[in-house]
Amino acid sequence: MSDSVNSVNELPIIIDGKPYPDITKNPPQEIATTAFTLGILLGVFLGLLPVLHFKSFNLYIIALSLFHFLEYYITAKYNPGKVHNESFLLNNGVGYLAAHLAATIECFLECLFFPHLKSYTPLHKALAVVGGILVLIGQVARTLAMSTAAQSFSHVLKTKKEKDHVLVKSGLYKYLRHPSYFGFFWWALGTQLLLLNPISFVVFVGVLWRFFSKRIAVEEKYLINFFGKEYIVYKDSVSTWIPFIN
Ligand SMILES: C[S@@+](CC[C@H](N)C(=O)[O-])C[C@H]1O[C@@H](n2cnc3c(N)ncnc32)[C@H](O)[C@@H]1O
Repeated sequence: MSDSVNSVNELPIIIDGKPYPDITKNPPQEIATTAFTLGILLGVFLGLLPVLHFKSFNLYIIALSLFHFLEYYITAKYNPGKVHNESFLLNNGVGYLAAHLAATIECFLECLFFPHLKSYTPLHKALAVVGGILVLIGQVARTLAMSTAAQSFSHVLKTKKEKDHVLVKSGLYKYLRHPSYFGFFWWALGTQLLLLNPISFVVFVGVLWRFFSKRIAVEEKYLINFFGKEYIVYKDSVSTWIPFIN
């Protein structure tokens, strides 16, 4: 996962007082190709749902395609001044890519050599359903957070306060201190429950928890810097709902 920080202010393009996407950072042919590829992937795995036995894998690819499409779409809609071709978050660091690759390999190896791990017994069915629900909850939380925070949201952590950066305490931020991280955390764990991947599930718990506990600590240092007492009061009154991150 990307934990890059950005101290350079990105100046949005303003026309008639409204921010617009910078076309040099959003080459239309690249955006169209990426969106088309994600759509094809989603469509193929949706179409194969009735055919394949282990439907969890189809649902996983559908969730993954939708997640990356929405990262760009929501940024473009609610935060147009900051949208760029990396907003799909497909280049989300080597760790992110490796984690999903390892999860896919685990899923295939278990399907081939340990098919009992992938058979839909009542217990496995219940785990897969819980996983699917977590994926849904996580995606909704992430999407709502990005749309509520709008121009205050950025995929890269800001180390310098921008003019239009306001402290967001409304919407989901009223109940969750870091709703997009909450969403990402539970979405990612949900994918591994859905896939009935015991090894990747445990690895994801450790890696995600470590990542977000570090990320939140650093992010909050800057937020206290930007918003002072107002952020301290907010931090003390709203939880993250990510276990053991307070
Ligand atoms: C990837 S966004 C994540 C936002 C938030 N941590 C969340 O999970 O919804 C990271 C940027 O959001 C900003 N940020 C985080 N919480 C914020 C808040 N409550 N209000 C305004 N900006 C916030 C940080 O300064 C950082 O540059």
